[in-house]
Amino acid sequence: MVHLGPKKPPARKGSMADVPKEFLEKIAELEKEFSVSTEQLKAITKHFISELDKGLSKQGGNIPMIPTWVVDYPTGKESGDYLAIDLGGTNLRVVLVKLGGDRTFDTTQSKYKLPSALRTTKNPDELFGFIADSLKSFVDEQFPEGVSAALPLGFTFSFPASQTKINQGILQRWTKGFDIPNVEGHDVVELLQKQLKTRNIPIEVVALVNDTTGTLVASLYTDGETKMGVIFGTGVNGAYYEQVSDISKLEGKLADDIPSSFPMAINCEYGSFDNENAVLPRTKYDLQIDAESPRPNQQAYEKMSSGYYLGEVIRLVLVDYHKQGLIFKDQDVTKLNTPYIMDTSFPARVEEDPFENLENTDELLQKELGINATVQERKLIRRLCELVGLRAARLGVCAISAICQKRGYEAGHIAADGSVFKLYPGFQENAAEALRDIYGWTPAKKEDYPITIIAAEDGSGVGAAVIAALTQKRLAAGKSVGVIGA
Ligand SMILES: Nc1ncnc2c1ncn2[C@@H]1O[C@H](COP(=O)(O)OP(=O)(O)OP(=O)(O)O)[C@@H](O)[C@H]1O
Repeated sequence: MVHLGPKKPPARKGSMADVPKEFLEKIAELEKEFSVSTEQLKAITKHFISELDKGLSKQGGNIPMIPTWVVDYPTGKESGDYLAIDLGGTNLRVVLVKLGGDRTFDTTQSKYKLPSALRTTKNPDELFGFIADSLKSFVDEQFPEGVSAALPLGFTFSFPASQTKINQGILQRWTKGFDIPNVEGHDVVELLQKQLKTRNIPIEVVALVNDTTGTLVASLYTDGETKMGVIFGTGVNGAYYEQVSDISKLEGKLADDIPSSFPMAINCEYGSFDNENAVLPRTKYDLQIDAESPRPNQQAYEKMSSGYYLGEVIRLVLVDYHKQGLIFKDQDVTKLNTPYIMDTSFPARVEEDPFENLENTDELLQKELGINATVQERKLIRRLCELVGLRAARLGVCAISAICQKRGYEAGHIAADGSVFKLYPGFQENAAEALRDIYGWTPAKKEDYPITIIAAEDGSGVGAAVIAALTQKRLAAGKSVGVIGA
């Protein structure tokens, strides 16, 4: 690595002057396959709107559109100490949130890397036991004197779970490469509470929250212009407030204290958009990812736009080109042939490479894959990464435009979280530009568009805490937090 001083040099697009014709032809093919035109974005948005509506209807559709039982907008006056945990695709975060009651908050946070074997363990108690153990060490550290009453906890669970009330979540299906038996169809709150009880940990799970809903509510707590919470992380997802009268699948299931004029946050779980293969422009590599995944024909949209899969799309192209005898001649490709060896930080680092000869990429390929690539090969890889990253951003905003159009939002803030949004070079610019293409806005700085996608402040811990506070308030007033009789 060459250090150029304290300021990071800007990434360079680089010249293709020395790239051989056969590579240029491949690049042209890739550009054709991976580009998504404005017309396609509009068509995808249109189909998206009808799929969102279907998800809210009684007959249902591919997109789950899960009612969250969050039926209040936060006022910013919520206060008190709350624990929050966030089980994402990669890490477990444990947070102590002190809500100030004046739109402020303070958090103390620990992060525990989820051992990757836990994603596919055969015993669900191992996953929930790991969470309980992590909570225990956090609580012991934060409350060395012990606690006088059970600590209320908001559990952020970033997988599709159906809820007939807020402190329950029946896992519909694992996503993001998780596959643990005997959890689908079960209440994950109960599974966690059981492990807490076994260990005598004084915690009560008050609310189960999806990370997207948490992002939405946390951002609304600090910024009243927020219209949606979205995640571009291991997976993709979004949440927004729908009017109860438009959630037809809840008709007849609500107590009088949740009237039809109320808002209710909906956790869309739109990663499953277009499972029926109607509009997304899939390449043969996308089809291969799907076919070889533990869950074929599911999470179609997510497989083209989320962090879990972007590196894998790139790997499949490289494997294909190597098999065609085009790249990495006489190189040991054992590592390259390992599925999911490259996460999305790989293309991110390639795109960040500031050097004309892609020196950092060379180092990366040697270190991660044991491959010595020529400069021309590196340029091909660089272009491939740009195309896959750009496609993810462009497809990723179709969900945002669909929800904003459906709700009639002409302006506002979309609070975004996740490493892909925050760390992938150019992602934010590409996403803003795609939204501009769909709406036909005049080009401007991304901050100046009527609908802006902004980084969520911190999200999930605070959102889960605010939701736990809203829930406790409703319960204290004797109001319902689920379907009638739940
Ligand atoms: N530098 C980077 N640039 C872009 N993407 C990255 C980078 N580092 C990691 N990633 C990708 O981000 C994903 C992890 O996202 P995040 O850190 O938001 O985790 P998460 O909370 O587990 O995700 P989710 O909220 O979807 O469950 C991984 O799939 C990884 O490939």
